[in-house]
Amino acid sequence: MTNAIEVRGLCKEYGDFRLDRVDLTVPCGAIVGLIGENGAGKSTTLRAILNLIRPDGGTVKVFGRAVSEAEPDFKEDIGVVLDEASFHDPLKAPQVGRILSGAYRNWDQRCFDGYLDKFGLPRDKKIKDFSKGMRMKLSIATALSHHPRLLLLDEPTSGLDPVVRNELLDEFLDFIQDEGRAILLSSHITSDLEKAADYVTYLHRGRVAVQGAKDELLESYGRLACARSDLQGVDPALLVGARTGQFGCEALVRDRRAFRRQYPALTVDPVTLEDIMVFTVRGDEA
Ligand SMILES: Nc1ncnc2c1ncn2[C@@H]1O[C@H](COP(=O)(O)OP(=O)(O)OP(=O)(O)O)[C@@H](O)[C@H]1O
Repeated sequence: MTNAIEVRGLCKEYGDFRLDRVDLTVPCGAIVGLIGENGAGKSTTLRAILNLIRPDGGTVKVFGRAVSEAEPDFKEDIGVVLDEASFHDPLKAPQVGRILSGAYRNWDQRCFDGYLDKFGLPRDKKIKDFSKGMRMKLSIATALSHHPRLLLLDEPTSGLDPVVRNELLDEFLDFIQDEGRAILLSSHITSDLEKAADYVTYLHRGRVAVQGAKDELLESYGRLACARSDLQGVDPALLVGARTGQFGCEALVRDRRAFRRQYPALTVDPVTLEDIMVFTVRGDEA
């Protein structure tokens, strides 16, 4: 299988922040979700992939080519939505299309018009009067309308209502029906990734804390809730982020099946990606 993105040992230091030996693979035909708390290094990773920053160490390849050596036009292949991306406020959507038609060799005006219709975006309204969801839809319409093979999306669903979010997630799922395409998207909304992502990388304080196929992660991790006396009998090496409260204890279990074999009397429930994030942060703070 070809990889759309291969990041190996990526390092970048900004004062007291360090992106530390990040490995990340985005296979063709897949959606990879990048999750992590504020300041974990998600945008820094995306910027390194776009060759917008110079890493202190490591390599980044897009479709097999090192981005540091790629021609500037390698971005023709990439549809980008960055969180700070904004359009010039006095413009209207058709004017944005005309400007971008000069910027991309593969710009497809019919495709762009199709997305304006599909997303219900007005042609006669200035962008300054667009809602947040409308701006994001316009951003995604422009990213898709030069026929990229790879979408790099920084927080594409943040601040949007569930209906719009689902509409966009469906669009992303449609996009990767073509096996030659791939999506890397960062998000705080773990439920969106549960719906759309095939693989998940969880960055915590600049490092990869958890990584894998989403279904395998959700299958393997578990959530233990038990009495304080029960927790005392459990091997701490099997647990992440154990916390004792007034009414009992809870912890993340890395290998649900192995845990059940060892402690059949204890109940381990399925987890969400959010559980994995929250307990991992707790475990790190303990
Ligand atoms: N150009 C820069 N100069 C100095 N520090 C920077 C720069 N870019 C990022 N940082 C720092 O690097 C760290 C990681 O930032 P980054 O934007 O990658 O995090 P993030 O995971 O995308 O966070 P968020 O979810 O809040 O967008 C932060 O501490 C940030 O202040």
